Amino acid sequence: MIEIFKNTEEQNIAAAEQFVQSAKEAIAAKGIFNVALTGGSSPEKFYKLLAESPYREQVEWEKVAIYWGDERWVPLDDDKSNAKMAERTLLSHVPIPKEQIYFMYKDGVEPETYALDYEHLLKKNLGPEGSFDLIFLGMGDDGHTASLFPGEAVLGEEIQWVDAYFLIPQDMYRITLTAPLINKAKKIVFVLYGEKKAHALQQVLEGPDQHTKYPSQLIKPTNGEVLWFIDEAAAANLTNKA
Ligand SMILES: O=C1O[C@H](COP(=O)(O)O)[C@@H](O)[C@H](O)[C@H]1O
Repeated sequence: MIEIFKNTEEQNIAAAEQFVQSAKEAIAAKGIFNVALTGGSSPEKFYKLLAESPYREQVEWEKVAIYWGDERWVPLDDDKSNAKMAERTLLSHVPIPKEQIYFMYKDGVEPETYALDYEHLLKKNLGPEGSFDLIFLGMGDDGHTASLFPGEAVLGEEIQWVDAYFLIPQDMYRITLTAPLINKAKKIVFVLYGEKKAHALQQVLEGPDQHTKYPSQLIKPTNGEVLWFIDEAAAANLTNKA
């Protein structure tokens, strides 16, 4: 489902409300809420909002487990770290137990090794089904999502849940949940805004299958639901805005 908001304020409220609703449902059903966060710039304001009233008080934070959809392989105090952004905007402001924050980075470990470790962790915590309650995703101007970048071999992954590889154009390692794992989630919410996303978004949602060029096309939940929370600028090129 695509929801087009008049402005990013309304979009951020919808994202915060979705977090609260999914948390309540998951905690009522099984006592824990497994959520994967996105990085990049798009979710910053939504994370800040979630850390404020009235949203903050509506979440039982001691029953929340935080993961990431992807990470730039840089130390956790590096400004490029997705985790650092989430810490600054959200995690340092809510009473979430530190041991329930599963960073997608570890000092002194090779990224490929840590991808295997993270996959084992997910199998232990989520069970063999690997179904997150909620995954937030962003989308880059080029149509990438998580660290599923155009033309990369990770796009063809069918078995592994987590992969790490060197992203030559950015001169850095990336670690990412793979599309088969993301697609097992109960709910996936894309949050993106701005005119720079308009071209890729139109191709992703209305173009022919070109998932090696626009990797966000790979996100098609098996049994779950995908929501697109976008603003009018990002939606500008869409033909079907219903
Ligand atoms: O590098 C990344 O970029 C995407 C998109 O970020 P944005 O700044 O355009 O919102 C993000 O979803 C991903 O988590 C991040 O690693």
